[in-house]
Amino acid sequence: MDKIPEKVFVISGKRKSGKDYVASLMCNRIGKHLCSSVQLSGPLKKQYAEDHNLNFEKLMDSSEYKEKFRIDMIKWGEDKRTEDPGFFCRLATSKADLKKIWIITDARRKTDVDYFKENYNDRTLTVRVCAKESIRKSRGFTFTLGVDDAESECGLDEGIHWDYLIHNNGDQDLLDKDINHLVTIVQEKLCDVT
Ligand SMILES: Nc1ncnc2c1ncn2[C@@H]1O[C@H](COP(=O)(O)OP(=O)(O)OP(=O)(O)O)[C@@H](O)[C@H]1O
Repeated sequence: MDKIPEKVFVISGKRKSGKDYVASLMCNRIGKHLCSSVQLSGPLKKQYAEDHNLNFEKLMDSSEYKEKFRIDMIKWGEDKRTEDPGFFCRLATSKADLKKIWIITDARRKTDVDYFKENYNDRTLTVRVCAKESIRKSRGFTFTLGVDDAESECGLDEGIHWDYLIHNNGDQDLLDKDINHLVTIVQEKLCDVT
C-alpha cells in the first residue's frame, strides 16, 4: 500500500444525486490543500479508452459521448472486477500525490466499500448522497434500461449501513448542515494527529 490517508470518505448515491457536487463542497470546506477527490471510474475509463481507442477526456465529462459507451464500459468493468474485486480501487488510490483526506466520489458496488473498509478500516466513513427522483430528473437524470437497473447503479441501494447521509434535495441549509458535520469530523481528526 503506497500511502495511508487520515480519513477516507466513500461517497455513493444514485445518478445525478449530486455526488460530485457534494465532494467538491466538502473539498472546498475542508481545504483543497488537504483533500484529494478520487474517482474510481477514472482509471477504469482510462484503461477502457486505451483498449478501445477512444477519447479519454470525453469519457470523463458528462457529455453524450460518455453515455454512448456507458453500457459496454459497465460490462467491461464487471469482467475486470470479477478477476480482481479491488482492481480499480487500488489503481485509483495508487497515485503518489494523494493528500491526507481522500474523498472517493463514486463507490458503486459492495466490493468498493469492502475494499476501503478492509484496507483503511479505522479511517473509512461511508456517505450516501440522497436525492428524490424528481430532483435528480431536474438535474438531467433519465432512467436508462441497462444502466439504471444494472449492478453499477443499484449495487449499494440496499444492505449497506451508511455512516452518514447527505440530503441533497434542494434545501441548501440542510445540505450545509450535513456537510459541516463531516467537515467537523475531519477537523477533529486532524487536531488529534497534529
Ligand atoms: N445542491 C445543489 N445545488 C445546485 N446544483 C446541484 C446541487 N446538487 C447537484 N447539482 C447539480 O446537478 C448536476 C448533477 O450533479 P453531480 O454531477 O454532482 O451528480 P452525480 O451524482 O455526481 O452524477 P453522475 O452519477 O451522473 O456522475 C450538476 O450539474 C450539479 O452541479
